[in-house]
Amino acid sequence: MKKSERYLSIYKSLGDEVKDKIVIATRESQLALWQANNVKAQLESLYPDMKVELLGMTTKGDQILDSPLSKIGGKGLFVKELENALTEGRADIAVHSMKDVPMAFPEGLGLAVICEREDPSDAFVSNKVESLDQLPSGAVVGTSSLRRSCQLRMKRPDLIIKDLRGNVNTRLRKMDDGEYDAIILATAGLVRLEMLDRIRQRIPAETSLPAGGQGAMGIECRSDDVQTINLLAPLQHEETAIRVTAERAVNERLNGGCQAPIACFAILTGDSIWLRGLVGSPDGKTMIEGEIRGHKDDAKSLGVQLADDLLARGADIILDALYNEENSN
Ligand SMILES: NCc1[nH]cc(CCC(=O)O)c1CC(=O)O
Repeated sequence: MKKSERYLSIYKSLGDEVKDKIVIATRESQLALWQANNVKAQLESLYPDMKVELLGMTTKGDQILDSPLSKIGGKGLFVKELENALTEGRADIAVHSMKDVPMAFPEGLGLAVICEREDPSDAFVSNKVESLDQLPSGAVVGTSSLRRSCQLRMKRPDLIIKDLRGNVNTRLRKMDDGEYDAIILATAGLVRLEMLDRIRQRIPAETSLPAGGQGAMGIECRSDDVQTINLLAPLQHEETAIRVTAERAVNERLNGGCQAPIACFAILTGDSIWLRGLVGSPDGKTMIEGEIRGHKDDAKSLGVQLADDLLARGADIILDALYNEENSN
């Protein structure tokens, strides 16, 4: 029996008890809506009798556009409203970009599944040149991610990095208006929004190591909602889940919930994980890099070990300085 059929039969065996509707809480950016609609379509094809509805909401992170994210409370700002909708029963599931999901979940909520990953790389986007290497000295590059800017500064100290906020369309418009010579975005977002023509270069991991979870979607629901958890199970992509588990363990150990200059990226070959990570100082002058290999069953502990190795080699000093600065703001 196919995996999807097995779950369908579990679902049907619940008889009259089955729910006939799933409500998805989602942000209303184009990318969030694409992701929610993608999950909606997958659920509808698995369960043709099920109604799947979207509940659109605006989060604090969408409203406050004029300050760097790291100064106003970090990524959690994008998920809190969605989580409240779950807790209060106004919605059954929330679809997230895994890189925006904080490590700890509110009581009563948890991650049900991690879906198949899109290209996890960072994309180089420009109307002027074809690649990062072609940017002239003094060119202005837009990103508000400390992870992207510290790696960029390390390789190209001659570039000027300028903050850039807003959803994908806003960021592209600002570049088109001439405020930036180039910007860095997640490849996955551009692929999903069918803006492949915007991608000049998929930046290799050696040049810009991705953020933990980048390119993967995760689905959150109430931990006691067994029925929804069963319904979601076929959407789990095991390889992606293992990779993202290793990556998130690094972030968790480094306390990387805030917008820290932390990158971590796992590749799975057969049963073996190759996990790379780095912590950079925001000025791009120091970078602590590391890697570890091991068995996929040890995804989480490999992540913790790599994080401990980075901390022991100086990441602790970089992160302490950053966290202290944040607390004093
Ligand atoms: N920080 C916002 C965000 N969260 C997820 C994505 C892209 C999609 C993904 O990583 O799955 C983006 C946009 C970007 O970084 O360019």
